[in-house]
Amino acid sequence: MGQLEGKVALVTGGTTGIGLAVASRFATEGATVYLTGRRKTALDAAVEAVGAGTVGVQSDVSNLDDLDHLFATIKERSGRLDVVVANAGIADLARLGEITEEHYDRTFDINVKGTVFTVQKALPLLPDGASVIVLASTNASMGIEGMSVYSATKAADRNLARTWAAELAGRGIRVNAISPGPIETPGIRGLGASAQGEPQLADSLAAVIPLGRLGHADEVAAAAVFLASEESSFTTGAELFVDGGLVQV
Ligand SMILES: NC(=O)c1ccc[n+]([C@@H]2O[C@H](COP(=O)([O-])OP(=O)(O)OC[C@H]3O[C@@H](n4cnc5c(N)ncnc54)[C@H](O)[C@@H]3O)[C@@H](O)[C@H]2O)c1
Repeated sequence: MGQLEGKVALVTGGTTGIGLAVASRFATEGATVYLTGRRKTALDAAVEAVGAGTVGVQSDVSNLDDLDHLFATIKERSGRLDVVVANAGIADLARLGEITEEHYDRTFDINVKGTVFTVQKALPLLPDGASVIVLASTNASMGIEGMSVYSATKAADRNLARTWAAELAGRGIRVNAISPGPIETPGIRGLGASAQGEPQLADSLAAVIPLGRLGHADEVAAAAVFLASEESSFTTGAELFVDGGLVQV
C-alpha cells in the first residue's frame, strides 16, 4: 500500500522538472493527482507520463480566473483536496542595474502571487489533516549574484509557509516549505542558457555543494512524499532543505 493511498493531490507546474517528479511519485504512492501547466501539449504529455487517474487542468497560477476554474474542477470531480504542492515557479537572471519592470512583475506574479492565490483558493477544499507544501529555495537563505529578484520571491514563499502554518494549525492543516538546492531540471539549465558564454550557473553551484553534485528531482519528490503523508504528522512550519548540505554545512 502506498503512503498516499486514497489522497487527492494538486501539483502546480507539474509538466517538467520537480513538479513532474512529485506528481509521478505521488501517483506511485496511490494518490489521485491533479497537475497544472500553461501549455496543453506539455500538459497532455505529462498526464500520460504520470499515468492513469491523473487529471491535467490547463491553468496559469498567476491568473485568478484560471485558478477558479482549476478548483471548480477539483471540487466537482473529487470534492476535496488532501495535498497542495505550490510548485510552479520561474527563475531568470538579472543583476542590479539590469532588473526590468517586466522581470520583476513576472517573477513576483508567478512565484508569489501564484502561490498566495493557489493556497487561498484551495482552502475551502482542504480537510482536517491536509498538507500544504510550498516550493521555496536555498536562494531564500543565500545571496547568489544575478538572482536577487528570484531569491526575494523564494524568501517570500518561505515566510508564507511559516505564517500559514500558524494560521491553519487550528484547522489541523500542516504547511511546510521545501527548499531545494540546485536540482537538475529544465528550469536550472535554462538559467545557464541565459548567461551567454559563461559557465552554466548550475555547474558552478554544484562545485560548492558538500555532496559534490546537483540534486535530482526524485530526491525532492521523496521529501514531498514525507511532508504529504502522515509520516510528518507533527511537522508544520518547517523548511526542509534538499540541498546536499549547501546551506547548513
Ligand atoms: N531546479 C532547482 O534547482 C530549484 C531549486 C530551488 C527551488 N526550485 C523551485 O522548484 C520549483 C520547480 O522548479 P523546476 O526547477 O522544476 O522548474 P522547471 O522550469 O523545470 O519547472 C517549472 C514548472 O512550472 C511551470 N510554470 C511556470 N510558470 C507557470 C505558471 N504561470 N502557471 C503554471 N505553471 C507554470 C512550468 O511550465 C514548469 O512545468 C520552482 O518553484 C522553483 O523555484 C527549483
